[in-house]
Amino acid sequence: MQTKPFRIGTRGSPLALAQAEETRERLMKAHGLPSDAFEIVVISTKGDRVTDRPLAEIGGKGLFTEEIEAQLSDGRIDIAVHSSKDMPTVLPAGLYLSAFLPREDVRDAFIGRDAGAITDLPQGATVGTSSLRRQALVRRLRPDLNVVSFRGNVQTRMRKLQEGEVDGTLLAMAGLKRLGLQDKATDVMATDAFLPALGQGAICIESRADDAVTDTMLAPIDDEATRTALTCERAFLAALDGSCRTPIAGLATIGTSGLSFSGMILSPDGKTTFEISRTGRPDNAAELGTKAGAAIRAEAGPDFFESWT
Ligand SMILES: NCc1[nH]cc(CCC(=O)O)c1CC(=O)O
Repeated sequence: MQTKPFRIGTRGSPLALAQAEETRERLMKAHGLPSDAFEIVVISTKGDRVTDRPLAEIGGKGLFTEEIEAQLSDGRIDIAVHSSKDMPTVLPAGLYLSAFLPREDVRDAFIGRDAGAITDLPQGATVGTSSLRRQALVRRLRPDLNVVSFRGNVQTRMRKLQEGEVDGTLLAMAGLKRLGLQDKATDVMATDAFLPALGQGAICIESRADDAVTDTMLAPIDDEATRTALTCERAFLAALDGSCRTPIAGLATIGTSGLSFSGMILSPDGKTTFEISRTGRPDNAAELGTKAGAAIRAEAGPDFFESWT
């Protein structure tokens, strides 16, 4: 009989809390445990506190994870629940990604006020998004649009949209679905025209590498297909150094023909793009991602990465 509750660390945003709840529910079901066998511990991060500047400007990856990882390393929490998309490729010593939950919708959603889709926006309309990838992809599709920085939680963005600050914005379908807000999407972007962020839609769980008890706890909720896809995507990102100023997109899927990966890097104005597609065996996921990253890096050449950093 477990006396101390199993502590699940998370950020306090509505999306992060929904992800922590989903993790708790999967663990309850897998182990036949009651809700109070788990405690959700809310931890504030720098990314949560600094809301007035674009993320890439504050310092990119790690913004949403550092404080949580400190508590995990200290043993104040047993696991940390994250959006894979926000996870750096290099983790602090002693921590690792121990489980991946079944992936949600990987696509981006467009939320328009008058026009329902990007293609229907009038000439020069304003699209708000702070993601460098979404900015570049929008400009690639519609060079005439005015793309502006736009942060805040879903509710704040909806208000700004209604008030006319922007004509449209983009959010991950996965986040909208987890918040029960999928009806807000006026268009869902196909992945070939609008390649998602690496890790988009996948919840990952981080824990201590020497914590065998937690490994046993997590084993039944780990999803093999998501783990394989994320292994490939994270290897691709790592091969590109995870430069947070370069718009990067990519998606790995598993089907009857094995593992398929598509990756893309873009100039911020969307005018220059390099794309790569590879297929391989799922048990070679890491190698596939690494090689795709090296190949696209070689094709783009070093000047490509230096030109706007
Ligand atoms: N960077 C914030 C972030 N991290 C994960 C998601 C969405 C959920 C997911 O992709 O798993 C979001 C919001 C968004 O991009 O709309």
